[in-house]
Formats: sequence, C-alpha cells, structure tokens
Amino acid sequence: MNDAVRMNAVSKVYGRGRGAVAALREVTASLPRGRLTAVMGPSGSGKSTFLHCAAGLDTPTSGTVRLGDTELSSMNETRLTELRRRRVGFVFQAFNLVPSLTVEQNITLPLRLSRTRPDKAWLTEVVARVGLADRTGHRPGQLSGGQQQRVAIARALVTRPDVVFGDEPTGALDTMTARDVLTLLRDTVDGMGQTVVMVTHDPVAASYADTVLFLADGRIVDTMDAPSSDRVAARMTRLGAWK
Ligand SMILES: Nc1ncnc2c1ncn2[C@@H]1O[C@H](COP(=O)(O)OP(=O)(O)OP(=O)(O)O)[C@@H](O)[C@H]1O
Repeated sequence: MNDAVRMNAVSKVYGRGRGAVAALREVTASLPRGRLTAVMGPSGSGKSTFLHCAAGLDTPTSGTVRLGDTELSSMNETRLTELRRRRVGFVFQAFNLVPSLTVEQNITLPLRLSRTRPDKAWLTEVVARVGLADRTGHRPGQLSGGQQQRVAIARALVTRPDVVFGDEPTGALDTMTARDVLTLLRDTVDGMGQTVVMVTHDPVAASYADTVLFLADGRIVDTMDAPSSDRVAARMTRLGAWK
C-alpha cells in the first residue's frame, strides 16, 4: 500500500436545495507516501474541503477516503478523533499554539491528549530537526512567527503521523521565513520519510512539492510533477486564479 491517502469519487455538498454548494465533485486522488503534495486552485475551488476530507476533519457527502488501510467513512466520531490525534498531524496558517504552554509542552500536547508517553529520544530528534533545542522552555509569545510555525511542525511530527496536513502553512510568514519553513517541510519528507500534503496559494511554496494537484470548481483539473514556481504560476493564471 503505497498511498498514504486514497480518495475515491469524493463529493462534498454544503447545504441543501437551492442554496446547496458542491465544494468537491467526484474527486479521485492518491497521495503517495513519503512525498510532498501541494494542492492549489482559485479561491473557492475546494482546497480546504479537499484537505479536511482527506484528514478526517470533515465527512464526504459521498465517496470514500482511506488513510493507509483504514477506511474513514466507516468510523464514528470518537474513532475519528482518536485517528486524528494519533495518525495525522496538522499545521495551520495561524500556528494554533497554546500561549500558556512552553514550546516543549505544546509539542507534546498531542501525546498527552492521546495518553501516550513521550519517547524521549524521538522528542529530542524532532526538536533538533526543527531547530528549537535552545527554546524548549520558551512560550509562543517569546518566539518569532517562523519559530512558532516550527513548534507547530514539531507538534505535528511528534506522534509519527501517517500524514502531516498543512493549510496555508506559510500564509502568515514573510518570504524568507516562509522559505525556511518550506525547506523544513521538505526535509521531513527527504530525511524522515514523512508524507506531507499542503494547501497553498503561493506558487513558490508549491514548487517545494513533488507533485501539485490543481483544483477548479471542486474537481482536480491537472497535476504537475517536479513543479517550478513559474510553471505553477502559469497554470494558475490559465485557471483564472488571478483575474
Ligand atoms: N461550511 C460551509 N458551508 C457552506 N459552504 C461552504 C462551507 N465551506 C466551504 N463552502 C463553500 O465550498 C466551496 C469550496 O470552499 P473551500 O473553502 O474548500 O475552497 P478553497 O479553495 O479552500 O477557498 P480559499 O482559497 O478561498 O480558502 C466554496 O464555494 C465555499 O463557499
């Protein structure tokens, strides 16, 4: 099983009747293990919905989602919560750290929530990988935006998840800091074999991916391997993203 996530004919409709919005329309996609996949598309094309359905944060109206060998549609909310805590990691645009907790406490929070004892050696490695070994006692408010996102990435990695999902993980960062964070995400894929899937608006961010999926109007309309930012930007322009 080489796919970390497999979506088969996934549709998502919000609302009912005349007000219904089809956010995803029969999307079939494989997100390969040990790769960085970027999801791009114009505003409203369904990127967040795609990510939420792939991660078990939202339930498709029809179709199936498998995380590894686990079929998500057969799971109740309790089991989905457990799966989200143990098997997927999340990195958000707004970092979503707990201000009153130290860096180390923020990173180990998912373990405490799932009552798992931290593996000290792994925790040390994760903290070192994100470059925060000398900041573990600090609080988020004492860190730069880039450092806070590194804490969030460490928190996402600490459970050794099947997949790390990023929703605009560099959206709140300046260009240089964003590049550092993207390099770190790339390193987790190349150096740790992590699988990463991120939604982004930024062609430069997408160029760090192995593959870019392009969404338009709830459908995957194209994929691009070994993307460059210029090719991604040209494709987005053709999709009418920057009219
Ligand atoms: N909870 C909801 N209720 C109703 N409609 C929704 C809901 N969430 C999303 N939508 C609609 O579904 C469509 C896809 O939304 P989605 O947020 O997935 O797009 P997106 O590509 O992530 O957009 P953006 O780049 O602007 O964040 C949009 O038309 C949106 O208005």
